[in-house]
Amino acid sequence: MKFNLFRAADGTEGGGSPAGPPVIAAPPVVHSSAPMGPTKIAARDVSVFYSGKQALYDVTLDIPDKTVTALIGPSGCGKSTFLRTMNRMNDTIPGAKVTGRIEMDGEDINAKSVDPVLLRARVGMVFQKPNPFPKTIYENVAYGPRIHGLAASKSELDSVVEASLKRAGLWEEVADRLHSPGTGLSGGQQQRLVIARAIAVEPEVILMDEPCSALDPIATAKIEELIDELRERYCIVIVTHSMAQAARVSQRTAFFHMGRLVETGDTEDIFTNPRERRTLDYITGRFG
Ligand SMILES: Nc1ncnc2c1ncn2[C@@H]1O[C@H](COP(=O)(O)OP(=O)(O)OP(=O)(O)O)[C@@H](O)[C@H]1O
Repeated sequence: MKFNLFRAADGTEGGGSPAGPPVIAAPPVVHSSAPMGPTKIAARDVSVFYSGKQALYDVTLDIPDKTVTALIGPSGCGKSTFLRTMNRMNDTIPGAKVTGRIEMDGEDINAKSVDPVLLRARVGMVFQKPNPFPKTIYENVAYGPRIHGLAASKSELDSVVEASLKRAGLWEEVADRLHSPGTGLSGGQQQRLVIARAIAVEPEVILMDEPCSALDPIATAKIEELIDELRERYCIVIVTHSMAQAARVSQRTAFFHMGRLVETGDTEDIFTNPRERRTLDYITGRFG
């Protein structure tokens, strides 16, 4: 099965299949040429149950460092459920049970010795809807480093706030209003503020659950560019409904269907030469 779902550089549509599946994705706007890192997170036979009902079945997946991994698949297939296993957010859902093993740098994240609060600083999360605290822009970013003791003085904290906002591509837009409410920013700016807040506690992994679904195309493009820059420093996992977005921002893609991981591989391979019929049907819009 050889298909070209990417658009050609001149804007014309790429190959397509003999049967003519729609060309669905723009070329990856990946500017960063940084190589993928070693495995950061290793999931082995991970299953999740909600009040005894199984939502995720035996997922085994390696997630490399310094890489954007996209989780795609139709609604309800378990993408968010799997994402939440990586920072133990399912622990916060009454009746949820996770089995199997998830290691980060070889360490079992579900071990009793692991403090979930510290884990969630190492594995930050960005949600669909921007959720800044009802505090100033400065306080949104300073809060985490302060409670985790990452700055010894006010000037150190100022530096962390500035560096985090710069890395999130927001500094220029907010430098003169750091003490205004974070909730007064536009949706796209709020999402970058939330990313700055995650970055401020020096995470190793950033999980993103449909981070652009509430944003307009311009704000989405900015977040996608930011994701591409961030991947040089972090392991990023993004849930997206947009296959074009997965093709643009990720280097690895995992396709889920009905709670199972169907196929994973380099994004270009998944979108041009999927091994599984179900993947092909999904990426060509036959279901989902
Ligand atoms: N908190 C919860 N309590 C009970 N069932 C849940 C909960 N969260 C998810 N589920 C169920 O688990 C299954 C997988 O849901 P999940 O949200 O992980 O899928 P998804 O692929 O992320 O979907 P979507 O793309 O619509 O966000 C679904 O059947 C869903 O109804």
